[in-house]
Amino acid sequence: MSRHYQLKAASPPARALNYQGLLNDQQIAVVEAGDGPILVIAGAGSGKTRTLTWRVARLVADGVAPEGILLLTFTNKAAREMLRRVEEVCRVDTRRISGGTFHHVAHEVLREHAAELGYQRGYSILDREDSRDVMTAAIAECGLAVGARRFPKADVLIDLVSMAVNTQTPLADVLADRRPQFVPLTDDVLRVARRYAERKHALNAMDFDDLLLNWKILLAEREHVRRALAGRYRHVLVDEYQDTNRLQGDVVDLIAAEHRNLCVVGDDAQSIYSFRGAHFANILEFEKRYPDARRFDLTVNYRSTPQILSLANASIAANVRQFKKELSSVRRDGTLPAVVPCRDVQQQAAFVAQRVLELRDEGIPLPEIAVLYRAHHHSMEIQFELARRGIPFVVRSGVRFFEAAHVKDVLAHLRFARNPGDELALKRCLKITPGVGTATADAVWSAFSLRRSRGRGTLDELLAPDVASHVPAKGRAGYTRLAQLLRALGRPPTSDLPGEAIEKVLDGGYEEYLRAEFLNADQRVEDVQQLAQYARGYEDTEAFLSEIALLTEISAETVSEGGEPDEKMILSSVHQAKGLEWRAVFVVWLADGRFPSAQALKDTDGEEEERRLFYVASTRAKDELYLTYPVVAAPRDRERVVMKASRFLEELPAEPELFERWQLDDPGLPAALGAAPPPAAGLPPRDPSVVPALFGEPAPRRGPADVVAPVEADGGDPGGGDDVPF
Ligand SMILES: Nc1ncnc2c1ncn2[C@@H]1O[C@H](COP(=O)(O)OP(=O)(O)OP(=O)(O)O)[C@@H](O)[C@H]1O
Repeated sequence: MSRHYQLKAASPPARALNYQGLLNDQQIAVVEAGDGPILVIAGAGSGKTRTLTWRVARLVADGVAPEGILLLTFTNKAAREMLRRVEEVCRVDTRRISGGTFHHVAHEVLREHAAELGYQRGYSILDREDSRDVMTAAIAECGLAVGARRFPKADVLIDLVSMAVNTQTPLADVLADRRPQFVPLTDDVLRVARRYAERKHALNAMDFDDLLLNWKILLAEREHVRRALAGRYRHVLVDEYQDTNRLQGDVVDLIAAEHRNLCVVGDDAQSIYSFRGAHFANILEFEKRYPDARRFDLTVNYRSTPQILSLANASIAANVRQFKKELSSVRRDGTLPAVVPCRDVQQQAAFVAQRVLELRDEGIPLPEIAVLYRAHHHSMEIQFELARRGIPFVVRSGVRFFEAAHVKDVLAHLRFARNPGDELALKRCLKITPGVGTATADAVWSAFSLRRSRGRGTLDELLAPDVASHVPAKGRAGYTRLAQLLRALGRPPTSDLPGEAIEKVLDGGYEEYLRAEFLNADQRVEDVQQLAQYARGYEDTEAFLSEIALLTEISAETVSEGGEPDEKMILSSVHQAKGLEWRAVFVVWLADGRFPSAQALKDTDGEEEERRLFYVASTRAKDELYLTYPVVAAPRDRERVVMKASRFLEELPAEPELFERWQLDDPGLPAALGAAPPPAAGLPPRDPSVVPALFGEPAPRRGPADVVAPVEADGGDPGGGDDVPF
């Protein structure tokens, strides 16, 4: 006996779509545009995700085979979300559509074709940690493992190699541009890079950059593969096109070359990643590469009030290299953005904190309020102030300022110089000394504390032969330098000038260490300089260290009367805020030289990219926008420097009125709420029993929810750090 069993079709026929009422006319034009190259310039908050999703759905509904569609996005999450919605409206199995990040799709392609490039089946993919191991081994094999002489660390080399691959630039040029201090080591660096590539190949493994590079090589050099792949994808759609780098741009051009049905969506005004390789020309010169391209603009903004948009429109109008467009709002009128000059950074912090509390009382929940800044260290005083007032916050731009490794490293030097019994502080200092490992640090500490127990507890003892002899030859020079530095920090007048002490740490080898170790060394150095500046407000090192220890304690408490325990406002760099929105936004430190940053202005096109950054910051606000800057700063030697307002504020036209200037009336801030406290002169001597509590105990750990995606300011995933390419 036999039975017939009917299998359902994997993809029932797509049904007619109805998007009237869900899309505006501009969006519909994109969705319905026919074949050929298309450039969609999508303004901030104009619904580009929605538009792209419906275009994919429309293609499927019109009978394009799902296998013939390639959707490239900046995170896999974004692709999944879009395809889920396509599936909802089309009832088609969207697993048949190729969608995801460039890396994800490259892997799919290479699984089939890697043999063409000499890989065996089942090649491995190296994650960052694996890559670090391979690079470390390559450095060692070339005889360049870190010793007395600083050679760039594996992480730094990986980033440099990655930059070279993604921007298709010779590594020697990248080195000269990004790490000029290593130019004398160029030959060695190139040798290590070649060894790294050989090792990966020997392991039958690829790192993320190899995936992209090999995808391009297949397309560019293997004609039969190119024909097969380019022939397969009848439609290629790319989201966030303004952030693509040169390599990604090349891959897109090659893969779309056969059918030329390429739809790229992006916002040139939000291109802010040139520092990590984004190639602005990809979007700006699209019409040159595709002269038959049709351009569509999405200019209806669903996010911000007309007042916020007017300011953003007026600002970005000053850029020359752009697609000119004027966004319009569908929202009702709101209040004018506020421009708030503050006396100094402390008053700026006090203003932000006070206004945040008022906004919360007016009904805006804390998670709907964000403070945005150009550089992570611009948040330092604000973190202090929020913690003092018990306003819970989460830092998206990295770890809380005083919990950052480099800030803790520097403070460890000051701690140990004051308290030579602080084992943790000394070991932290030793750990960053070249040629000194954990075992040496343990031995040095044991010998040093033995001498202390015999009554010889001064910092000079670090150089005593029975202490120093535990350091192997390769670490000797670094160790001696550290011991001398600590000794200098422990002596007057430096011992009671925390600002100067911090500068001494930086000059005494720490800056060198940061530059060898981290690609974002510039930011870390700036953080430490900012810390030195802040510390100058205290004439007593003990008061400074105690304040910081106390702050960590305060920020660990859940305060916020009346709020939900997990209600936290947001602190973020502008880069990390991309794609996000809040009801109220404060953009702080809008002083010329800070935002725009003086460093960025050195580059051609630097000013325009900084203006785009200001545009991204302003367009994150839905209802209220506050633009603040300190009038006076004290960068070095306690000299007070008058800051100019950012050129992005100064250049705004006076008519029509784009903002309201707020003048702060300050009855004089109590020390606990405002400026760094005055020197502790006249106070009774501190109780020494407090010292072990501050120095010896590890700082209270913050809950995992406190830090969202701790991403380095010059790295990370533009679409959200939690997404992975696979
Ligand atoms: N036609 C529409 N009608 C109503 N709301 C819309 C429409 N199009 C988009 N929106 C809404 O506008 C908001 C902004 O859309 P979306 O987040 O896609 O903007 P975006 O272009 O990605 O912004 P940005 O580039 O600034 O991050 C979303 O809440 C979206 O639902």
